[in-house]
Amino acid sequence: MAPDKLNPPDTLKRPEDCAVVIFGASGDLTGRKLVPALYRLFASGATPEHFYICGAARSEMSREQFQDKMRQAVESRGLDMGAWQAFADRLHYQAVVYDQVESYQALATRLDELDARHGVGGNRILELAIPPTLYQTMAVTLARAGLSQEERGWRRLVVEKPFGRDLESSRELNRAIGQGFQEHQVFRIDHYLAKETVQNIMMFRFANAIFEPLWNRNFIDQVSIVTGETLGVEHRAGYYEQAGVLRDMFQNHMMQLLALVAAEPPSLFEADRVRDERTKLFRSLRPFPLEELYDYLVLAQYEAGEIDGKPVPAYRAEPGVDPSSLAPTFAAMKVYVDNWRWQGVPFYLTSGKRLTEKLTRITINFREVPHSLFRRVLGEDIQTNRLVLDIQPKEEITLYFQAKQPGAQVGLRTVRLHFSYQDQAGRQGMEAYEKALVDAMLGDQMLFWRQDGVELCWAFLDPVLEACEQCGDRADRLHRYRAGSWGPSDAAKLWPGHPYNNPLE
Ligand SMILES: NC(=O)C1=CN([C@@H]2O[C@H](COP(=O)(O)OP(=O)(O)OC[C@H]3O[C@@H](n4cnc5c(N)ncnc54)[C@H](OP(=O)(O)O)[C@@H]3O)[C@@H](O)[C@H]2O)C=CC1
Ligand SMILES: O=C1O[C@H](COP(=O)(O)O)[C@@H](O)[C@H](O)[C@H]1O
Repeated sequence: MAPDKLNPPDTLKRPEDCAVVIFGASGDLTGRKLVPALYRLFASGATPEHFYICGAARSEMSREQFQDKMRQAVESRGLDMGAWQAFADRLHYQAVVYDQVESYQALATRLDELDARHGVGGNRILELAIPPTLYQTMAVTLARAGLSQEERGWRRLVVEKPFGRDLESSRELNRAIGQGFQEHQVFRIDHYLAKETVQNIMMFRFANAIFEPLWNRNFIDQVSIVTGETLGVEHRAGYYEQAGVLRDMFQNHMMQLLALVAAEPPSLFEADRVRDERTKLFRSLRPFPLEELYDYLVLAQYEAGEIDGKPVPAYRAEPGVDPSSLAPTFAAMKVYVDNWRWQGVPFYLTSGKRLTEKLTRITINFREVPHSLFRRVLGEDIQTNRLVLDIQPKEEITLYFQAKQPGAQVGLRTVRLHFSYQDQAGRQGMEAYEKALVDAMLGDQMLFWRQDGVELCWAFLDPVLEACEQCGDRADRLHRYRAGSWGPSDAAKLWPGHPYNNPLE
């Protein structure tokens, strides 16, 4: 399919002048994601006209050391360094003690000076790139130091996941944030929502008249959402051991993907209307049938294997992991949405580390034809229609349908209609963190979590987590899979017909 026309032209509103203050600026997220994203935005002219970044962390570092560390981080991403010097002129650093009000007051004074130097009028993004255990302390201390007050410009708090580790702790975190910040100031990042092809799910569903009439239980048999990674736990064992795949991927990204596929159309493409619909969807999730938990849930952990022809260790042998760990690195879950549109349609959500391939794919499996007039002639079942939304790394949409096999003999074959983002002329995609940061600067909360959604998803998952983590036969319930495979074979046996042991089939 070739694009007919770009409609309308690709324009981006430029955000108001502001400072971006990154707490935890000595850490991994800052170097790997945040600063490279800000650099790309800057190089493409998408940052505000007047803007600067102030890194803050406990580590003592000079401004030059910070600039140098960030230059290496950006360079290692293979980005064109042509705009580096101008960007580096906007990079500053201040050491802080996270739980000391005086330290934040000193930071506030420094920010006032930097505002004056860079011609920024007081608007600030405050990004928490620190370990989640520090979020509460940090939010409260920021408020006590007056850094949340919007007297001179807006103040926006950007919070990374995880938003708590269960319903109660997410509420506690929200109460701490609420001491200084109101909901319109809080931007809870879900970087999956900011992926271009994830945003496209709404465009695809609601900007075309031909798909939405089919988008319901009358035509759809089942939906599969798969997020596979080849990466293992990397350097994050401390966090992952506590989280496991359900907290790491399901409570956030998988739930948002489900919501985008299944939510009702909002009346307007506006942050709160869209978030209202996602929230309504979370409210319609059927509570997990705990008495038959393992008919609906498969948990597994990777064993040693091979990725891209190279041997990789078992999860339990990764640095920092307990050798008898029961943390799941793979989960497959059957979920139902109890509403008029989706009654009886299973949604299979699957995510795992160390799988064969990195991919995020949504497959809409349509129902069989009501009556096959070809069955007698062909003596075979007719393949059902499938719509595949490839989110990453391929960014594609493919519709599979049946057509006549060429030749004299009567026969059918599956053919496809295919669209690829790569083929779009003039395509200028934004990476997820670029989009999230620019939206935070623009004050657009559409692609961020609202607290009601966070709580509903925890309310859905908490009983599941509790049942899995408390049960006596927890060790027996944890399946194994070879690193580099598509997951445990037991999962495939449980739901025959569902291709999550090889989502490419
Ligand atoms: N890294 C990633 O890919 C992703 C991270 N996130 C989230 O982003 C946040 C930051 O992640 P990441 O950068 O990996 O975190 P890091 O572990 O790299 O920590 C960031 C900084 O926080 C400070 N810090 C670390 N431990 C402590 C401690 N115990 N007490 C006080 N300060 C500490 C350190 O700075 P200093 O010692 O100088 O103060 C460190 O440089 C986390 O909430 C994470 O869940 C979300 C998605 C992806
Ligand atoms: O949030 C997370 O996402 C990454 C996967 O993100 P992707 O953009 O590379 O698909 C995952 O590796 C990590 O464990 C999780 O915390």
